[in-house]
Amino acid sequence: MEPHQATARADILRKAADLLEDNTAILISLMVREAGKTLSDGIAEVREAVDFCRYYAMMAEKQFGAPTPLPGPTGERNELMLEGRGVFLSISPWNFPLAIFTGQVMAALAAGNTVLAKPAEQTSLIAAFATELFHRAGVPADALHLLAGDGPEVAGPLVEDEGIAGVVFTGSTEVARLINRNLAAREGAIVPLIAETGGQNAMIVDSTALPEQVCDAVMESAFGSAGQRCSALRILCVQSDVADEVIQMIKGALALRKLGDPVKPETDIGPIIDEDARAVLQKHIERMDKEAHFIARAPLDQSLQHGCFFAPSIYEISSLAQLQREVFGPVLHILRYKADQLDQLMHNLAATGYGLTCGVHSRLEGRYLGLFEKSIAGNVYINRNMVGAVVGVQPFGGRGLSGTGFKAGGPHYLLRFASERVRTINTAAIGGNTDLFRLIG
Ligand SMILES: NC(=O)c1ccc[n+]([C@@H]2O[C@H](COP(=O)([O-])OP(=O)(O)OC[C@H]3O[C@@H](n4cnc5c(N)ncnc54)[C@H](O)[C@@H]3O)[C@@H](O)[C@H]2O)c1
Ligand SMILES: N[C@@H](CCC=O)C(=O)O
Repeated sequence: MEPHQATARADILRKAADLLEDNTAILISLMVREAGKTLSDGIAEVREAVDFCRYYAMMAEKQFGAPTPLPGPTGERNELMLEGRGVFLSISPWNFPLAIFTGQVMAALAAGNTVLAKPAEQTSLIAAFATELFHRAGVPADALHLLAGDGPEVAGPLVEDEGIAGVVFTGSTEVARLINRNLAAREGAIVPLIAETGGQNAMIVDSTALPEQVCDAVMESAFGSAGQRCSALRILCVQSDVADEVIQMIKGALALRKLGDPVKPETDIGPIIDEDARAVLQKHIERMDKEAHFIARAPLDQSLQHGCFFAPSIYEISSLAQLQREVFGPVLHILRYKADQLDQLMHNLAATGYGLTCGVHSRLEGRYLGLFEKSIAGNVYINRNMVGAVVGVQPFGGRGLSGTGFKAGGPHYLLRFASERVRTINTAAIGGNTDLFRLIG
């Protein structure tokens, strides 16, 4: 790989970042209309997409720009180099229709691959406009193709195609497993699957935590983006000594949240993605109504009856076993624990197999560092909210059932899209090691 190629690719990524910024208003408007994003979520998402482009541009130059010299005997030159693998299939979800789509595509391109991009069917317009911007930025037409359409129909056959040299997927754990099985069943080369999947994310609150800080963090983590973030808080585990006080505060805060049209600046929580999602959430709360203790539900205004809205809800459960899978929406489950049950709780959380995000609220340094060790989550947030990872600052991704790694927006991500080569040259055959001349004088 010649250095100028990585630099040329990086320049295109930077140009794409500029074009995304120049088109911020259109992108936000598309996200509001097609994905139901609030304005503030839309702004944050354009920012993240831009960050991905600039970060991967920087990493491409650093990691792919020039061969790494390796040690060896004099008269021999050894170099390690990284290059693309071929055609990457990118399969992305609807909940971050711009940022995750852009992150996957740009990482694959930055590493020297070509890309077939299959966005979520719910958010194809955003992907189409982003792709148009990437082509305008200089990505060659034959290096990036957009394939809009249904997952099993459009991406399914491609996964099975031996021409695909790697798959980068973000979405549910179930679909990731299916893709993994189909890749394994193929003849030909064994190729990488980079999968970022779902979570069963908990926040642990002990009796030393600041209740106001907990309350803000819970509101942002459980109900921000209508709970439709893989990182969102699903299970709030509160030490029983402070549980009543914390629950009371959270109930009060939920009552003040404004559900509504995402185009309005005053809206805190917008709609959920579609009727299928609403049906799944409705079924879940019907079960919770029978099996758990109802705590609160945000008021759903009459004017929202015709949109795809779902009233954020809180239930108290008595056991983790009551939650068998990720519930992808604005439903918070609260679980009380006694101080001497904390180790068992952490063990039970780890036993779910999901390792995406975890929140910890405690003013005891020994406690929060200990909980970091016991958690299996890929991203642990202490005394703050647990959503909104920033590119290059909190590289993001899960472990176990929550993802393969390496983390998106982190320094190792591009390596998963690359293949490595070593070049060994017997320099003695062409007159010896000229580097030795540098030692003279
Ligand atoms: N870990 C992360 O970084 C992360 C980020 C965002 C979303 N998620 C997860 O994504 C899920 C929500 O997104 P979703 O509903 O779009 O997920 P999903 O798994 O239903 O769909 C994701 C993508 O896979 C495609 N797809 C569906 N079936 C397929 C098949 N058989 N073969 C190939 N492709 C197929 C879809 O068309 C879509 O593009 C949640 O579980 C959430 O936790 C994870
Ligand atoms: N990276 C996002 C979550 C992506 C998944 O939905 C966050 O950190 O909140």
